[in-house]
Amino acid sequence: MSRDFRFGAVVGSGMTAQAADSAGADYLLALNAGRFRVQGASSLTSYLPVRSANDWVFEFAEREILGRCKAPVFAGLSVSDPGLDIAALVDRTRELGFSGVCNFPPTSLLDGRIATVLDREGLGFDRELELVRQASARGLQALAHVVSNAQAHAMVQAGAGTICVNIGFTGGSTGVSTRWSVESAAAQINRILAGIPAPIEKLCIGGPITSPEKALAVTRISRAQGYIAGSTLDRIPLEQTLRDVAESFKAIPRLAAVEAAETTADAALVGSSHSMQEARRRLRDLAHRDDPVLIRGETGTGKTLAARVLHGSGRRTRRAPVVIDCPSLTEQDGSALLLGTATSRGALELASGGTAILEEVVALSPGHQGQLLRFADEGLIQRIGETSARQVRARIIATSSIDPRSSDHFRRDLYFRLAAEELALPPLRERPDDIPELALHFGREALGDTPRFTNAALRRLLEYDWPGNVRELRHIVRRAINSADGIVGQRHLGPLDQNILSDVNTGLPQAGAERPRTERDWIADALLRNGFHRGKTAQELGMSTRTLYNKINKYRLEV
Ligand SMILES: Nc1ncnc2c1ncn2[C@@H]1O[C@H](COP(=O)(O)OP(=O)(O)OP(=O)(O)O)[C@@H](O)[C@H]1O
Repeated sequence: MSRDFRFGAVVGSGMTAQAADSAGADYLLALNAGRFRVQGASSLTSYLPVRSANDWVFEFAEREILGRCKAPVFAGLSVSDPGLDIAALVDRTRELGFSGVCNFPPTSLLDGRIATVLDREGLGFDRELELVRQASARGLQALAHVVSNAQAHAMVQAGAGTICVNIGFTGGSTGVSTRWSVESAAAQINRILAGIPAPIEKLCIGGPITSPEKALAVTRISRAQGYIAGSTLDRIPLEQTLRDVAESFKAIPRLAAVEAAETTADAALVGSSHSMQEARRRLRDLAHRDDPVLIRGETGTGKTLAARVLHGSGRRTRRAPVVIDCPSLTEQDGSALLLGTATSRGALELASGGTAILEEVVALSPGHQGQLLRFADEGLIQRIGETSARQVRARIIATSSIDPRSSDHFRRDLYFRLAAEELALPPLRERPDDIPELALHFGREALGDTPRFTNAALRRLLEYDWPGNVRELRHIVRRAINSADGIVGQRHLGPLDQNILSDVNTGLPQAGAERPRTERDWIADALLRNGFHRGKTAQELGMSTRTLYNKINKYRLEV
């Protein structure tokens, strides 16, 4: 059934026509209602005598549509004007290059009494029949809007090759509400199309059919073989997009809370060791795929940087990736942050069309794991407070400093979903070749110029085993550059002793210990003690990760 589905698009501008045409629409209907809609007015306006309907259709179709689209274009013609020469109108339609005509706006959709009076005066449906008769006599195709079985048969007799059951106007914020359910619309379509012979194409338009799923449902249970999209093609999706974009602007504070990605090339990953060359090669391979990727490695090995590189060299680069710090998602507001609420988008939805980077994914609570699994499996998210789910397409890149399989509370099914591809970044102590190169890189970053290290300083860096990995190296080098006068010696490196990281892990500076002089020192020391792990540091300092991020930015600690 769906293979034979016929799709027509009501178009009121060159932009809509070309979009529908390039999507493969079987026919385009140039209607004044479509033109009104792209100007923000509802389809109903097409009935108002605000301008000459036919001249207007000819004018915009000639300027923007005819000769530019592959699909046949039908002119929506109004024939209620008693002085109108229908034969001349049809001739003009053919000369302009339309493939066919349709009776639009059909008088039958007017309020019952008005339609009755127009019919009695001979200005209603009879003239629409005449339009179809004249068009088929002159070799033009005719698509007839009908609202009853009698009208459908009369139109077929007049020469219409396509019958389109019009179920009325479509709802939405500027439309009219409809009394039909999809099932009752299908029953009505069946009544109207009863006895219409096979060669005639049978379509439907309007009413409650507002999505491809509903169109498919209606065609499955009715005689209609296809659907013509009007408001469902332009007004309703446009309203939704505008709402989404506006909500995205409203979500800027949330976006600001996650770091913006600036990295677009794998050159950002410094290091010539075999393992770094291999990591860059894997990232290039993975960049143009959509599968989820799990990046593993100890804290500070560059997992988030690698995730950004992956995003930056892939095909979803137009949007900055949305980085979600999983350890900071609390049970209370984590779901709202991930999925959004009735009035605002969550992080996963904000990543739509781009990438969601889930840092330290193993920290997700079981509830949040379930939500992520649904997203990873079906691309569905259900905002908190809403009853239906939304489809969102975003690539998932997760990072983890431990093997998720070693965690009792991390779901195996989620692990297998996220680890469709896995990339392991080795700790810095296993790739000492990278240390001098990274030290120069971070020195250059801090100084704006190539720094110099004494041999003794370099040897010291090479001998240390870097529990905080590249992040720790970066911090030490930046600190050394700040205190050195041009040449970085051993003494500028400070105490590179792993004990500093493990021994002093009991909280705020201990009795007798020298108190850090400023808040900046206090935070820098805590970061150092915690191997630069932001979650643990925030916990030790008794502040939220958000506050810690802000302070890191404020003091340019730039971990
Ligand atoms: N190969 C590299 N080249 C240049 N900079 C690097 C490299 N690896 C890491 N960095 C830098 O080190 C810091 C830490 O990296 P990143 O945040 O990506 O580590 P991580 O593994 O995600 O850490 P965590 O698990 O603690 O979140 C960042 O400033 C990052 O830019």
